[in-house]
Amino acid sequence: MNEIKAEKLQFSYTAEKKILQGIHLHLMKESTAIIGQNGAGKSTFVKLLKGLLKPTAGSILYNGKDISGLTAATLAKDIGMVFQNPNDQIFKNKVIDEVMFGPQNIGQTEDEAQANAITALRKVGLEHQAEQNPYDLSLSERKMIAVASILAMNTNVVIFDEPTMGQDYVGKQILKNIIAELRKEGKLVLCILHDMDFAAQVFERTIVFHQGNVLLDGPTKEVFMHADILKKAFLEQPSIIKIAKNLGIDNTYLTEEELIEKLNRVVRD
Ligand SMILES: Nc1ncnc2c1ncn2[C@@H]1O[C@H](COP(=O)(O)OP(=O)(O)OP(=O)(O)O)[C@@H](O)[C@H]1O
Repeated sequence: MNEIKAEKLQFSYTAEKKILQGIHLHLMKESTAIIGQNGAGKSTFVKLLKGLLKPTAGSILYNGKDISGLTAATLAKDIGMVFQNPNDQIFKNKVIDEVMFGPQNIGQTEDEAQANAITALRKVGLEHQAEQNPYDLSLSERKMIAVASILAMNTNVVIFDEPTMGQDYVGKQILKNIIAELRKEGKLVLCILHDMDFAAQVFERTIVFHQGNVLLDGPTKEVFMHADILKKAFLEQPSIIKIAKNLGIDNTYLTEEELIEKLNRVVRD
């Protein structure tokens, strides 16, 4: 079992404004994207799951156990989170030390941590930078160091906050492969995204946050069909859907391959 349940989850930073209004979500094996405009409450939600914030009301269950009162340190073995800004996460002055820190912190021996760190750095394409200072690398590379640090911990839940921001095509392919592999290993993968194309191409389930509530939740294909509801949340449909619409195709296709196959069928018939 590897599941998280949020029940009537509420959160406020200040007495004046409720940020999460009472979220009900059951997160399971499907790789899941969370989308929503700036300020919708996405990062706040995942920080609650990770134990970085405490709910104002409601609860969070991990595999049936109430974890709402637990700290991030207590949850570190189970729940890994890649921060939106790698500079909030990275503090060592050598890449390999940074990636080994998390694993050692949760009890891996130095040898285990080193082996896991090297494997993780290979996955993100940075194995040759292991001896560098993270701050001599680019921001997109530092984002990948932050990803590697969490992969090396081998947690059952992996949360990414905006991993595609600042990544080029190669970086996005690397992330796509990592997410597919985590999914195959049975990890619970949750990812906050502003990149609708990436969400459409990669995730099985998509959840739309709007003003601290869940506005839409379901299979990605179904969620992205609701152009009007997405508009209400100030979100666009993925470009592949917009292109298909402009071609007069009503069905929802999420990837170039799906659309090209459809167009080939139209040409053939
Ligand atoms: N530490 C804080 N203190 C007070 N208010 C905060 C704090 N962090 C976030 N907020 C407010 O909470 C609301 C939700 O923020 P949150 O970062 O969860 O949204 P988000 O959907 O992740 O947005 P983004 O896509 O911009 O990251 C926003 O109005 C934000 O200004």
